[in-house]
Amino acid sequence: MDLNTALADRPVFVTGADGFVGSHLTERLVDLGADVHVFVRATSSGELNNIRHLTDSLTVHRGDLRDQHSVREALASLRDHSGIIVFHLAAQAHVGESWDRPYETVDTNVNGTLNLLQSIVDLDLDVTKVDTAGTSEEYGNVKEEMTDKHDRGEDGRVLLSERSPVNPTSVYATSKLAADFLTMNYHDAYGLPTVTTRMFNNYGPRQNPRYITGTIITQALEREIVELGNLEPKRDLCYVQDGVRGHLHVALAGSSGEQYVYGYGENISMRDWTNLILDVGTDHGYWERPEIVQDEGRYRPGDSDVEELLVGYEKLNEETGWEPQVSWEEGIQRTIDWYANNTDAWYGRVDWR
Ligand SMILES: C[C@H]1O[C@H](OP(=O)(O)OP(=O)(O)OC[C@H]2O[C@@H](n3cnc4c(=O)[nH]c(N)nc43)[C@H](O)[C@@H]2O)[C@@H](O)[C@@H](O)C1=O
Repeated sequence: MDLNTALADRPVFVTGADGFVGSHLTERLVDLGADVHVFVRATSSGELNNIRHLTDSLTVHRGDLRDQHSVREALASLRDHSGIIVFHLAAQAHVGESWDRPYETVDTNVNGTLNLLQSIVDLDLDVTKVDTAGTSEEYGNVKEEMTDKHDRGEDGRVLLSERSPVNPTSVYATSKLAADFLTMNYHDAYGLPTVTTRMFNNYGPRQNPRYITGTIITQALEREIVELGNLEPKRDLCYVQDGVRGHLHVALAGSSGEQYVYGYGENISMRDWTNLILDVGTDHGYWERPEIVQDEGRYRPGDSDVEELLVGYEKLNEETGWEPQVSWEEGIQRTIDWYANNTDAWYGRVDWR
């Protein structure tokens, strides 16, 4: 797919552009010559963190997704544009924190998505695609009575795809599933050209260190121990730039009304992921191998932590040719390098949880 010609001068609207995945997507869209409009949260300082370096190339709208007026006002500025692509990435995205701030999580992720969809309809915007970012967390744990409803790989492991049953186990996952359904409802009712994407775990530069990869790396850079919670769960971890390419492929070549899931296509226990990161950092001289200390206070409540996620991304691959390009070793090295060279972004300020 020739992303260059497809996106040159194309009006795009990105929510959550100052977040982790959003900032990488915004950077790529600017590189590709798109006409990029971003919707970011209005902070008291007015400062942007992750897209500060791009502001000259962007139209920045400040507001709050939970406030329909601010969403509508930002979108209204695109009334005269045609062929708009909307990437909806803004969310309260931390699973653990969705238990600490459940109302804010539902308000942002559910009502926020509704505000966006309803505003697009009310303004009668000329959109060619609305991509709502969902999550692998929507699959949750495989229910006993659902085992025969799942696809399996040759080794018998459950492969999660667009066909798989969902079973969200956290406020975050349920809020994202609701957002998925709302997006599909607006496709079915009003013919909005929507797609829903379910990304498996992303990691990479600029990720908030409260997620496991940053938690490991920042502790290893700052002290002699790495304190972590439950290391049994398995995750399918995809380097953020591969994730961004997935969004672009779906937005440009995916079919409206459809869902697409994607990730790395292999999973790893959080214990092995921790050891891999610590090995890569030790081998490249970033630290002397720290000790792993387990802290039960960091566990998610009850049975809510998802045990195992592994993607089957054939649909996206067959329809658009997408596949991941960055290996774990390479992605981890780039990620450690970013944290090591950008200590001002996190040093002394991380609540490792
Ligand atoms: C696709 C999905 O991906 C992410 O959700 P997540 O998988 O919950 O990500 P995480 O990095 O917070 O946890 C991964 C695993 O690691 C375990 N774990 C152990 N010890 C620590 C620890 O100290 N910190 C954290 N954060 N996790 C820990 C934790 O219990 C869990 O089993 C989000 O980006 C989300 O937005 C999203 O959509």
